[in-house]
Amino acid sequence: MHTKSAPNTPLLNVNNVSWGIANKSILNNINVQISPGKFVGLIGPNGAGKSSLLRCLYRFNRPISGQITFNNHDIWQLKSEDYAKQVAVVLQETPSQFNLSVFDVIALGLTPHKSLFSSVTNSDKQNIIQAINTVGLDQHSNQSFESLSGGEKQRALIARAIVQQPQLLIMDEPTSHLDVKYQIQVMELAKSLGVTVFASFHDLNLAAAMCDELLVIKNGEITHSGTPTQVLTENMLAEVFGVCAQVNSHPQLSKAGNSIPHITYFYGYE
Ligand SMILES: Nc1ncnc2c1ncn2[C@@H]1O[C@H](COP(=O)(O)OP(=O)(O)OP(=O)(O)O)[C@@H](O)[C@H]1O
Repeated sequence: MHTKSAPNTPLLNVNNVSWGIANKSILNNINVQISPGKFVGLIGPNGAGKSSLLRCLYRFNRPISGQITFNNHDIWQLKSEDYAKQVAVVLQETPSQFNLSVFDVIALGLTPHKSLFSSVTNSDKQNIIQAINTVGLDQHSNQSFESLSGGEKQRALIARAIVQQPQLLIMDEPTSHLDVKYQIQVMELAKSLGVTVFASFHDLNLAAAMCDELLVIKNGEITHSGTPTQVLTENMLAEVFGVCAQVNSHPQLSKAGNSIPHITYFYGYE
C-alpha cells in the first residue's frame, strides 16, 4: 500500500476511539485528525492517556470501539508489514538490541521492506550510511548500540526510522531522558525529515517550539486542540496541569514566521 493522501485528506483519522482494560475505561471517544506533513504534539498530565493513545495508533492496543484509518484504510484491515512500511515508532525506553552494532540497528529499518531471506543491497547500504550521517553518528557506526549514550541511542532510532522511509513517525516521549541539548536536537532532527510526526511531550515549551498543532489529553479525553498559541493559555495550564504560569512570546519566531508561546512557571502555588 503506497497510496498518498490528497493534501486536505487526513493521513491519520481517529474516529470516536475508546480503549480500556479490565473494565477500566482509559480512552473515551477520541477524535483526532492528522494532516500530511504536520508535526503534531500530544500533551497532558501523567496518566492522562498519551501512551495509550499512541499505542492504539501503532496497533499495540486494539480499540474497544471506534475506528482508526491511515490513508483512508482501517489500520486493523491492513497487513502488519504494509502498515510497518508506512509508520515508524520511536519510544522513550530504548528496547534492548542485544549486541547489535549501530549500523545493524539502523539497518533494521529495512525489515518491513524485505522478504525473509533477501539480502542488503548496495543501495540499501548507501541509504543506511546516509541516515547515519544525517543523525551525526558516522563515528559510531561500528560501536555496539548498547554502549551509546541516551541521546545517541535516540538519534540511532531516528536513523532507523529514516531508513524505514515512513509516511508517519510516532514518537512517545522520545526525549524525556535526554539533556536539554539532545532534547532539542532529537526533535529538530525529527522535524527536518519532512514526514508527518505525531509525538508526545512533557516539556511544553519544547512542544510549543516544535509543533504545528497541539492536542491536549486529560482523563482519556481530548480537551483542547489547535496551534500552540491557541492551546497553551494560562487557563488551560491551570485547568489541565494545575500549574500557575504566565504565557509570553518566545523571542524567536517559528520557521513559518509564527509567534511561539513561551511558558514561565510560578512556584509555591497550590
Ligand atoms: N496495560 C495497562 N493495564 C492497566 N492500566 C493501564 C495499562 N495501560 C495504561 N494503563 C493506565 O491508563 C492510564 C493512562 O496511562 P498512559 O500510560 O496512557 O498515560 P500517559 O499520559 O502516557 O502518562 P505519563 O505521562 O505518566 O507517561 C494510567 O492510569 C495507566 O496506569
